[in-house]
Amino acid sequence: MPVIRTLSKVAKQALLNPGCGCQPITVAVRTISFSPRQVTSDASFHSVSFSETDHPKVLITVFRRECFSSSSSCVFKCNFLFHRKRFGNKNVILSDIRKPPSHVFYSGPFIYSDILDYKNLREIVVNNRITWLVHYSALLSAVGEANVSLARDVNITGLHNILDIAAEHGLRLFVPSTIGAFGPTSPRNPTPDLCVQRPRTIYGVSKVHAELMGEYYHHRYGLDFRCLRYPGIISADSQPGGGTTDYAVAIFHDAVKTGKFECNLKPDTRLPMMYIEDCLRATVEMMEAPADTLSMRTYNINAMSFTPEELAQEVQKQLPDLEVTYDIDQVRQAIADSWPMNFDDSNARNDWGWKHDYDLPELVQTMLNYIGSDSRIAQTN
Ligand SMILES: NC(=O)C1=CN([C@@H]2O[C@H](COP(=O)(O)OP(=O)(O)OC[C@H]3O[C@@H](n4cnc5c(N)ncnc54)[C@H](O)[C@@H]3O)[C@@H](O)[C@H]2O)C=CC1
Ligand SMILES: CC(=O)[C@H](N)C(=O)O
Repeated sequence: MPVIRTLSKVAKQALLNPGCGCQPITVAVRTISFSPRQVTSDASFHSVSFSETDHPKVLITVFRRECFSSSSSCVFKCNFLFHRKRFGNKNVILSDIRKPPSHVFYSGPFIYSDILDYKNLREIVVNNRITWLVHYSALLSAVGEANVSLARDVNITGLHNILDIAAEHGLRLFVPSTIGAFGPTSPRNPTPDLCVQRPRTIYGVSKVHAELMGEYYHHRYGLDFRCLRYPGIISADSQPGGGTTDYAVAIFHDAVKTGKFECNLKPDTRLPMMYIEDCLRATVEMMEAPADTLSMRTYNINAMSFTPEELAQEVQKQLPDLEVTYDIDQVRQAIADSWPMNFDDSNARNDWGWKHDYDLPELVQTMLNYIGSDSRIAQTN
């Protein structure tokens, strides 16, 4: 039977503190029986030399379509640039099934990868000596309901590939979950980390599945699985990703471009939200947190909660002429009505020091600054 060897606690601490000045050492490993999937070759591993792992080598299956926009402000906010700044350009490899614009190529490596292709994923991990895998690829809530079979493939079968590869190669694995992993029978105001989770979307079901499978692999095989449940994420460059929280991004673009916004959720629909920079920082902080500070492997994180009406009022403080109308999308509304209104993230704050920077006024100001400057640049070009 193939054997996977996990690092001792001391070794993990050294990995977690790449800048700690540790001398290159060869680390003792303990062995755990491992057979989540039949592999065609011996998946045993040699002991790890930390001279090779001063920086994690990160594979990111791309987050937010904005990374693929040609927007000039993208460089300040993109996920991959955030990670590349932190870990070094060549240490962060991006992958997606879609062709990226040139600035993605210029800033560091990009690789085509379909997460449904297990062998190809494995080859990328082996050839590039990947140590951390950040797995974002997924179909979101509204688009998932429109194509359940594809959502099941990408979000569940794809996740199985990722889990097996991470376990076989001793990777630290991050998978985002979401407020959508809760459902109408969960407490909604606030929603704690541990409570009933019976979502009514394929997206939510797939995310509960990811949380449980990741935690199972952690306990069964020693996989270093880490997961944050994100609220709706707001960023200036995002294209609609097929989510229920998309309105909170679209309002800024429409407000700047046309002065009008038609909202597809009711004015009093309250949902937890977060600015992208807080989201990316939370992710890196959780990935870097010493393992013994993590009392759980899946945490809620939050920054703010607001309704469309409250968001519109805040935008109108900057753009008083903005006209907002409502034309409700029944599918999205039903989803939103089953999701948390407020998210209790006290465990993340207590365990590894999570703290958000952006509240609603700062979010609005920042979004309007970015989108306004982008549209001024577009007009002069
Ligand atoms: N955007 C948000 O508000 C939130 C996002 N999340 C999570 O963050 C992650 C990323 O979300 P977004 O970037 O907003 O979604 P997105 O829809 O903008 O991007 C998803 C990416 O997955 C890629 N993809 C689809 N099928 C693939 C396949 N077979 N192989 C490889 N790549 C494939 C797409 O090309 C796309 O670039 C998801 O796991 C989502 O659940 C969680 C909560 C909130
Ligand atoms: C909150 C999410 O997970 C996403 N933005 C969606 O609305 O589907």
